[in-house]
Amino acid sequence: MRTAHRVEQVRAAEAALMRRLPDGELMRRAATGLAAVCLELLSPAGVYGAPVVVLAGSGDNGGDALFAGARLAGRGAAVTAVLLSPRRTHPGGLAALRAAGGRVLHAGPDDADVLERVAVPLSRARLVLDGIVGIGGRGGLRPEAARLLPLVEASGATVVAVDLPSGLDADTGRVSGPVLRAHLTVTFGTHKPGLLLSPGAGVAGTVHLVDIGLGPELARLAGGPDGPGGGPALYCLQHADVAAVLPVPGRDTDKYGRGVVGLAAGSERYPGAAVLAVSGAVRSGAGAVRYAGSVADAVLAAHPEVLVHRGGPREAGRVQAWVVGPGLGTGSAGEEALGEVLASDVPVLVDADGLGLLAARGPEPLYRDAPTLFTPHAGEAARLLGVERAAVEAEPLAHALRLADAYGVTVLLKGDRTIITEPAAPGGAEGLGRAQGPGGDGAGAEAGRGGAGDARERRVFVNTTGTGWLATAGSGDVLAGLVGGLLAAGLPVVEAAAVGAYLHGLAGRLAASGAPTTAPDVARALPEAWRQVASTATG
Ligand SMILES: NC(=O)C1=CN([C@@H]2O[C@H](COP(=O)(O)OP(=O)(O)OC[C@H]3O[C@@H](n4cnc5c(N)ncnc54)[C@H](O)[C@@H]3O)[C@@H](O)[C@H]2O)[C@@H](O)CC1
Ligand SMILES: [K+]
Repeated sequence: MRTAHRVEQVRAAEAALMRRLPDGELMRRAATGLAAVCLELLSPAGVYGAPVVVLAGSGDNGGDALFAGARLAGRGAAVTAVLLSPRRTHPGGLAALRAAGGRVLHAGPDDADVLERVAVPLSRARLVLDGIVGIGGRGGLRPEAARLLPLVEASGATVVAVDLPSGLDADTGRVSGPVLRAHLTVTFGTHKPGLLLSPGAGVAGTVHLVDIGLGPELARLAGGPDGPGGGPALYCLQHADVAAVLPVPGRDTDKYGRGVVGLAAGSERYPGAAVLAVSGAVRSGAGAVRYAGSVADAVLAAHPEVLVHRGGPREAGRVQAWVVGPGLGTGSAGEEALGEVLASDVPVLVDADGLGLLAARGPEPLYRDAPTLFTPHAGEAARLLGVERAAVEAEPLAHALRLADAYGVTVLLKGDRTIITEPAAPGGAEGLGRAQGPGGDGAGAEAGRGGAGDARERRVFVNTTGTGWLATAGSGDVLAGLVGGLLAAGLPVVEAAAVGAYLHGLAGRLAASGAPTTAPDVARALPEAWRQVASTATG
């Protein structure tokens, strides 16, 4: 399990750790890890004489970059530091760089001819270290830094962001002004949410975590009465986490024991959505799939194994979970099917037209005894909340949380980085993120056990297995069927959603393999994704 923490949590953990360590030790650890990654990047073409530019701002982020630059200079690289606030540069870092033979250029707001002076070193650079601003940043880059962006981009150099790309909001991933896009981000202590969420993930490149010993402090603070408390702000599943909860049939389990998922989907106008949702459900680990609706013949033609009912969901027979919405239409038949499904006493996944029908009613809690899961894309989430789609895309996490609270449901917000969140007061006490198995990074083990008092904090997952090729018609229908089946197989709702998103993303990668793909191909790749994940299970 990968975890991410908010800035206030990082600061509190760092402060606690620093009290026990010699002065400068944390920065030394950060800079050592950063320099090691840079040396690896430079090595193939040779470190000696390699032109490197360090962009250093006024804070400790600049300090990290300068100390790392000093190490590179010590190995023979030709390092030039560009100081954006020359009078407030980290003194220790600057002294180390100078002592190692690094060159220094002033590029503060009052310095003249800055662009001419930095143009030459930047145009020659093979590597640019972005130490302009880290977790202390507010808003997009300021003008004295922003004016350098075109030169960095034109240089063709590999850009390594120190802790996070400068100008990116660490907690939300929001990009609200100029930002320096990185090929690789070397982050310290724990992931920052903004590196894993959209749109931040899109400017962070590959993210490399350097351990500076923060994990135990983050865990201690999570359970303690002082400080910001709370567990990780985000959980990010890895193969082993998914393998640990995939439903596996026992020797005596029959098809009903493995769960039956019901689908209320499709209409004369959109029969394909029902077929695609079924194609996800039949590969979900549930023992059987029931279909209730008006396009039973199309479903049977594609999937003869499905139990069909040519009427409403209420009379369809017993299921352990319902999926309602894909291709359902928003007319009275759709309205009726949605009402019947929501009146049931089993977990319900609402997607597509089901969400459209609910959006038309406006935000109100659903008050069901069994869990409800919404699976909107940004446009559907915007309609459900009565906001612009662009607002959801700029800050998907905040909107997923609002949606979960407004309707009292679990939310899977689809996107390049799909987000899954529980409503504010979830019921389940155990499960993913609650207790970590082997292979976790340690920070979540204690942290998942809730904050101060008895209030169980919500878990938020971000999925990183997706690919842009999944943005294809019908891909969401496959996901709805898959997650519905995992619900029927007995996974708690937030786990069914997180595991479904993970497998679906992986299947998308396998199906696409660098070329356009189709929703049926994604569904067909699900068993291979499942096998790849399951093969990492221990024991
Ligand atoms: N606190 C710690 O114990 C550790 C911190 N480390 C590093 O220290 C960083 C945090 O350092 P600081 O708290 O000094 O903060 P930063 O270095 O991130 O930034 C603070 C400075 O940036 C300026 N600034 C803020 N917003 C800006 C913007 N939009 N454009 C340009 N400049 C802006 C501010 O004037 C301020 O002086 C981390 O990101 C990490 O790189 C690491 O060395 C590990 C240990
Ligand atoms: K930075």
